[in-house]
Amino acid sequence: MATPLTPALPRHVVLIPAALTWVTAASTTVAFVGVGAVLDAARSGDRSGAGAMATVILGLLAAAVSAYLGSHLSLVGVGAREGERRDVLLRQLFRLGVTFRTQQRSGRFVSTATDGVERAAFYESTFIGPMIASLTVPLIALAVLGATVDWVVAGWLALAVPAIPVLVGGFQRVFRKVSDEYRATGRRFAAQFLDGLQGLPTSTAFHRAEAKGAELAHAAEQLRLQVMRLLAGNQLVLLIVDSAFSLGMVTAAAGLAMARLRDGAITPGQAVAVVLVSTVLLEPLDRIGQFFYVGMGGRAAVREIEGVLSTVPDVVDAEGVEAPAVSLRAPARTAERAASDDGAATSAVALEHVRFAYPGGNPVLDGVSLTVPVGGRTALIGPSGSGKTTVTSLLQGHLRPTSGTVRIGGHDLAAAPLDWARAQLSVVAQSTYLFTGTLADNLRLAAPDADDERLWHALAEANLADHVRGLPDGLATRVGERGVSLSGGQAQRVAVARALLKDAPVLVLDEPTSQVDAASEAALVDALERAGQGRTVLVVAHRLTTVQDVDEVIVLVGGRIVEQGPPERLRAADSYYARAVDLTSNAGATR
Ligand SMILES: Nc1ncnc2c1ncn2[C@@H]1O[C@H](COP(=O)(O)OP(=O)(O)OP(=O)(O)O)[C@@H](O)[C@H]1O
Repeated sequence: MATPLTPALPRHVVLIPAALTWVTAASTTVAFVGVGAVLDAARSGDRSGAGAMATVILGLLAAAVSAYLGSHLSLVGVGAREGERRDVLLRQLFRLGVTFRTQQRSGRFVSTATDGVERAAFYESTFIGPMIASLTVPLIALAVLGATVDWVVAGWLALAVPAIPVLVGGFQRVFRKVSDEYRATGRRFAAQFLDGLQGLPTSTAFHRAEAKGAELAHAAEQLRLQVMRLLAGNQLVLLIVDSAFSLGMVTAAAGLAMARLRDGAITPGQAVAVVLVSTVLLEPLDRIGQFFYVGMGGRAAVREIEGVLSTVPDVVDAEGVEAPAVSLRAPARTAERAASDDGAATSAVALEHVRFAYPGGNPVLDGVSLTVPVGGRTALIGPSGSGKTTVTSLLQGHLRPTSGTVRIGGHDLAAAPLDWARAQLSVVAQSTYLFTGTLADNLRLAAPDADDERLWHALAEANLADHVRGLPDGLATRVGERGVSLSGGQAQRVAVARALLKDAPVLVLDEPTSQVDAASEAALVDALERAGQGRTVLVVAHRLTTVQDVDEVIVLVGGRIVEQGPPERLRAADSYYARAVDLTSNAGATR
């Protein structure tokens, strides 16, 4: 898959506001020259004053309309650009996959996708066009002045024009660092805020809520100081531009006008027009001063968005891969598993000499080989940090092995579409995320077309139907952040129901009971047992309550397989498994 491109900024987003800024400047200049003509006509009692007055009115009208259109169209552009950017960012987030979430703090991404996108859109739609125009508007104003009043005055004033881009470029360089720092602080703060919110129960439990609050307040203060620095910089720009440059420009224009008036080259009305037009030369600079906050913050936000968009996903489909035609459906559990029917695989999932290390880390898996046959039940056990969850991530295609091969249905995962691989697996993990919405919405995540009857059936299989019947709105009960809370065990049974609805041939259970209390455990274990019927099951376990009726136990320690075999055999020996079983039975007895 090709690297995603930053969506190109459509030309009209820049050109229309720029063109309208030119029209505004030209119309205002014409109106100001008209004012001079009106004054001259009034002085001499000339009848041409009416025509000049009409020019003034039309010029001002055209300037007002184009200024209004410019700001209106810019704001319309902001909305469109924001939507487009968020869309692309979200698609990129899904492409980057679940491992991106652990590498990049979610809060930073949220900050980029909300505040960052808004700033970038404002920058692109309301800043770039007028900024380009502001560098060229003085030329238009001077051309009108030269053509209608005096080329000599226009020529002298033109000498000041090159100072404008030099000033703008200089300030951009000075403020780039501070605006980058400001955006980075903003993203860090968003991450910290989300962290504080998610960890509130933990910090409250340890009486650290106030200290955490103070940390957040400190971070907010840092952010405020940085905004103040940027704003102070902004004010400096305004001050320098307004006082030094503006005063200098108007004084120079007035001096030139007086000199040319004295020479008889221009009329008194034209002299007034020269001074008025000199303010048009300044107007774009004023605009840059006002927009510096938008411009600099926006550029930093654009760089930040481009950083996310140019991140290459760890795992992508290889070019031209096709879904293999293979069935992983398990024959009845009583039948021999070595199925060799048409297209039927004998190995459901397998790892061959797999080595894996997280980026910049030590090897987590060191030459792991295992096979779960179609219809088989295998338990993967081992101490914390031994690499069990990493095995399930490799099987789901969230990670690629550093070396060795991961197979599903005998097919190398590196040469199979990720969607196909993920369709073969249902995963019940340590905890279950419930989206804000109804319970039915949460279940239909696994089977969007399932009717209510199917949902109830899955809930019954997952030992949850009775509980759901007792909820205020049954399947339509709202759950997640803005709805009723389900206990950890109930949420896990929603995950089992989802797995049943997905109906994938391979069930991966990654310590599904580890966060569930003893009271809920029996109902969950029972539901898992039913979900495993007629499927290949790989169960990852710490506590052995979920490891029942397995064909094979694999013990992983420090990323290596240290024991492997039928549970009866391992139980009889002095093994890790035997000790783990004893520990579990003792724990059960003391409950
Ligand atoms: N995203 C990650 N980045 C870097 N290291 C990681 C990452 N995820 C896990 N690890 C490391 O890899 C090792 C194996 O982790 P893994 O989660 O696979 O172990 P586990 O056996 O499932 O542990 P547990 O039983 O506690 O869930 C650990 O040392 C862990 O710190």
